[in-house]
This record gives sequence, C-alpha cells and structure tokens, in this order.
Amino acid sequence: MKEVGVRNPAFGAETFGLSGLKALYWNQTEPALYEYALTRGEAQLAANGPLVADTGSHTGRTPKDKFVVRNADTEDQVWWDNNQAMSPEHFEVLLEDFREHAKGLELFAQDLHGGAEKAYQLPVRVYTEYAWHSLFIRNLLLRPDREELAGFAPDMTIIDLPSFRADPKRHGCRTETVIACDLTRKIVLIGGTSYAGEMKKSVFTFLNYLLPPQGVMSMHCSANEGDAGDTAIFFGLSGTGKTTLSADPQRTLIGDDEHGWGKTGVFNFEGGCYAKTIKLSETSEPEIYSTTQRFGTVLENVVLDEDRIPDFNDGSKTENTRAAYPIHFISNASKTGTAPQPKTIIMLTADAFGVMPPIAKLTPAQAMYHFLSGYTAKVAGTEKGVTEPQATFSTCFGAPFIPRHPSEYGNLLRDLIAEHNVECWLVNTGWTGGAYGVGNRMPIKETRSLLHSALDGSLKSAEFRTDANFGFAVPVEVPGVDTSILNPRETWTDKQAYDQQAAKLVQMFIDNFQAFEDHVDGDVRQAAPSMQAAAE
Ligand SMILES: Nc1ncnc2c1ncn2[C@@H]1O[C@H](COP(=O)(O)OP(=O)(O)O)[C@@H](O)[C@H]1O
Ligand SMILES: C=C(OP(=O)(O)O)C(=O)O
Ligand SMILES: [Mn+2]
Repeated sequence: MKEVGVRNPAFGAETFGLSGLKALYWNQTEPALYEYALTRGEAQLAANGPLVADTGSHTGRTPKDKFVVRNADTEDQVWWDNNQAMSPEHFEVLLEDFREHAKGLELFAQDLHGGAEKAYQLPVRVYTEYAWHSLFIRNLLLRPDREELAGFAPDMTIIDLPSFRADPKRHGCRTETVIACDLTRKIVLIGGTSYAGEMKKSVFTFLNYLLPPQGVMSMHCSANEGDAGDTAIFFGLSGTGKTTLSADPQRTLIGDDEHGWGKTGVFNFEGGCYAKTIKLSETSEPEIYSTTQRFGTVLENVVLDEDRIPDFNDGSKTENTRAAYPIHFISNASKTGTAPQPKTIIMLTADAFGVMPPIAKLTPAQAMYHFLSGYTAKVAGTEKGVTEPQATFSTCFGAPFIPRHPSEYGNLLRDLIAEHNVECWLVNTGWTGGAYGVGNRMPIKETRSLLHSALDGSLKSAEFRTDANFGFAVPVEVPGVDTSILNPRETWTDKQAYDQQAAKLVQMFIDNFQAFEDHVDGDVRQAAPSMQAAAE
C-alpha cells in the first residue's frame, strides 16, 4: 500500500482494520488536496481560488438515515425517542463491509481535534474517499500543529465512503445511505452520501454525548465576544442566522455553529465555518463574502458562470449552497476559540409566520421554555405555488444532534444562566409585514442594530410592552431602528389575520411542549404562551 504524508507510526490504518488500500494520503495540506481533487475529477477551480464541488443527490443532511448503536453502554444514556437504534450485530457487519469496500481505494486521512479547550479535546481521525472531503474537514475542525502529528493518537474515527451502498436488510438501516454512530468505540460510518456536513455534525453528536456527564453544556450555537470580554452565544436551528450574525466586524468571532460551556467559559468545538451562500451579498455580509474569493475555501453546490465566477443567486442545484473555510479567513476571528463566561444568550428563530417580534427579552424561565421548544419555521423552499410556511420544533435547537434527553442539556443551561446571571433574548430573523409570501424577511441591518443594543446593554433601559401572545417583554422604541418593525401586529395590514396566525402559532407551541411538561419546574410551565393568553 502506498502511503504519503506524516502520521503517528504507532497508529496506522491497520489499527482501524483497514488493509489492501490502493493508497493512503495522510494529513495533506491545501495545495496537495486541491491537486488530488482536480486531477481525480472531483471538483473545479473557481475564479479567485475556491475549490468547487457538487454533492450529487444529497444536498443536505439526511437525519432519517442516522443511527446510534444500542448496547449495554448506551442503553440508559441515549434518548431513544429521538435517536434511531442500530443493533451491535448490524453495526459489526456494516463496519466489516466498509473495510471491504475500502480495499483498492485511495483514501485521505486527516488527524484533527474537536474542542478548542484542551481538557475536553477529542482527537478525531477522518478517513475520506474524496480529497475534497479531506479539505472540507480540515477546514472545519481544529488542526494540530505539524509537530504534533507524529504523536497524534486518534480517539474518534470517522470513515466516509460516499460510494458505499448500504443494504437495509443486511445493515438494519433505511436506505442505501447510512450514518452509523458507535458512541462506545467512537466510530462513525458514513456511506451513500457526499454531503460533507455529515462529518462535522457527527463530531458534534459525539461531543454532545461525551461532555454533559463532565459538567460541560454542549450547544448548537454560534459565539462572539465584544472588546470588554462580553461573550454572546446565539442558539438557533439551520437558517436562523448563527453564522451570519456571529460574523460581526465589531466583535471577535469565536465560532459559527457548535460550542461547549463549562467552568472556564465558552469554547468552540471547531476550527472553521460552514456558511450558506445562497443570495450571499457582499454589501450585507462582507466578511463571509470575502472567504469565497480566495484559495482554500470549499464551495458546495455553487454554480459557476462561464468565467468560473460563482453565481450565488443560482439555487438550481440546491438552496443549501455552502462555503466551508477555516475560521481565520474571517479577519476578526479568535485565535484560541475560547471566550469568557457569557453575558448574553440570543435565541434565534426565523419565524416565517411573521408573528414574533424582531427582539424580545426573556426571563430565565421563558428562556428554558424556548430552549426546550426550539422553534423556527421553514419556508416552502423551491416548490412552486406552495406558500404555507412549516413550523419546526427541534428541542435544544438541535434535536438531530443530541443523543441525550433534552432535560440533561436543559438542566445544565438553567444552572449556567443562574450562576452567571446571563441575560436572554429571543430574536426573530424571519418574516415581518406578513407571513412568508406576503411580508419580507427581516432586514439583516435591523437585526444587527437590535443585537448591538442588546449586547452593549443599552436596550435594557428601553420601554417595554408585554407581548399579548407570548408574554415576553418587547421594546417599544430602539434608537437607530425603525420603530414600526418592533410590533409585528402593526406591520400587518390585516390585524385580524395577524391575530389568527398568532393564535395558531401559540397552539403549535402548546401542543409541542406537552412532551416536556413533566420534565420542567412550574415556572417553566408558567412561561408557556397559553398562560399569557389566558391572563388577557
Ligand atoms: N435578518 C437576518 N438575520 C440573519 N440572517 C438573515 C437575515 N435575513 C436574511 N438572512 C439570511 O438567512 C441566512 C441565515 O443563515 P445562517 O447564518 O447560515 O444560519 P445558521 O448558521 O443558523 O444555519 C443567510 O443566508 C442570511 O443571508
Ligand atoms: C451544517 C449545518 O448547520 P447550519 O445549517 O446550522 O449551519 C447543517 O445543518 O448541515
Ligand atoms: Mn451555520
């Protein structure tokens, strides 16, 4: 077997049961990975230097094809209502079949870390079939120094073979696509999908399993820090603005997607970002835009014109076009990936019903309520004629990535908010002036202004009204922000339609929260929107 590159002599591929490979390229850097990806026909070079790859039929994650091995170790730890079980026997066959499939292939291996805080760092080895996937994961995770590679001891291993086809009967899965997680031996098998985001979200899933028992809260959030060491974290489901809003020229970027929060403060799990590029505008998102104009960035499913210039308005392959880049491509990014204890929590939602205000102050109980609810709304997407938005409730703002029961994360968060006296806000980056189809998306400029006044403390002294539906406090006037957008009802021409839409949304919250009623204290139950409406 041909081997190229540096690795720990004590940890070769045979320690993972891999043999008979055609070649194995260890810890290759950007120029080499570009060359492999281009000569192997995996990708294209774009104007100004990004590497552009298509993911084929899977242009997003497939959570329905994700499985967790159910064994004596995980039986009592994993929340099985939310995680699909795979038997140890099926996993064993799948692992053997992955090893068999790898024979004769050229593979790429990266030795990386998950977790910027040394005490909680998870050494991850990622074997990929594609060179561009090797570059992707090298961009997204933390890179050890070159000298460390010869002593690198992998703890978690991911093997990512898009050309593998799973067999539901033989492997106990659903389709030809599989993301199988053995939390005990720390192995992930990814097959039948080329969507690179599966790899980074697998590492996230493992840290979400490993950290809470160590007293560390793990979170689907972005984070940034002001000059005064004031850390803010931004929870939110996909598309709500974690990546966009955390890249802020006035604040240091800690990370755009996954963090831990423990005794020493907040730390990024990753070393890179994964930004959406659909309709990416140089004017409203200059920091992110600039990462798409240089060597080293991976662009996923982005269409190039005849001059190889990316057309970010072209969503013909998918609306989920992406740029993956190391965090230092953002000029004011943190070098350590760590930040002091948070002062502010922002919960982001993209309410496509146009009901929620652009910002609201949450009590700690309301914050717990909204954290466990994990609400956002998805717009109809690309299907013509479909205008009804869809509500999504994804607990802890990240149900597909949490192996444990939401109360484990909820309890950690509740205690941290109390201990550090953290202020919580809900921010709607979704629709204003009507629901999707009638109104418009909240202007990024207004969201940023509101965030700045929340983060610099000035918003606290504003005058507040109590929202009739949700019971949270909504500022009436904010300097520098168009007053008319602060009260969503006033932005609708048909007030009755607003009230009806609001009542529907409140009912969805109530129905969804039933699953959590027995797991929370009375004050959190009281924070439900129903209570407020009843008190009217
Ligand atoms: N007011 C707004 N706040 C945040 N993002 C907005 C807003 N209006 C439009 N957007 C767009 O919505 C998307 C937010 O996505 P992103 O930041 O990647 O979310 P996440 O990281 O939470 O998945 C971006 O494409 C951004 O340009
Ligand atoms: C990487 C992802 O996260 P987000 O959309 O939250 O950026 C994803 O959902 O695939
Ligand atoms: Mn993101």
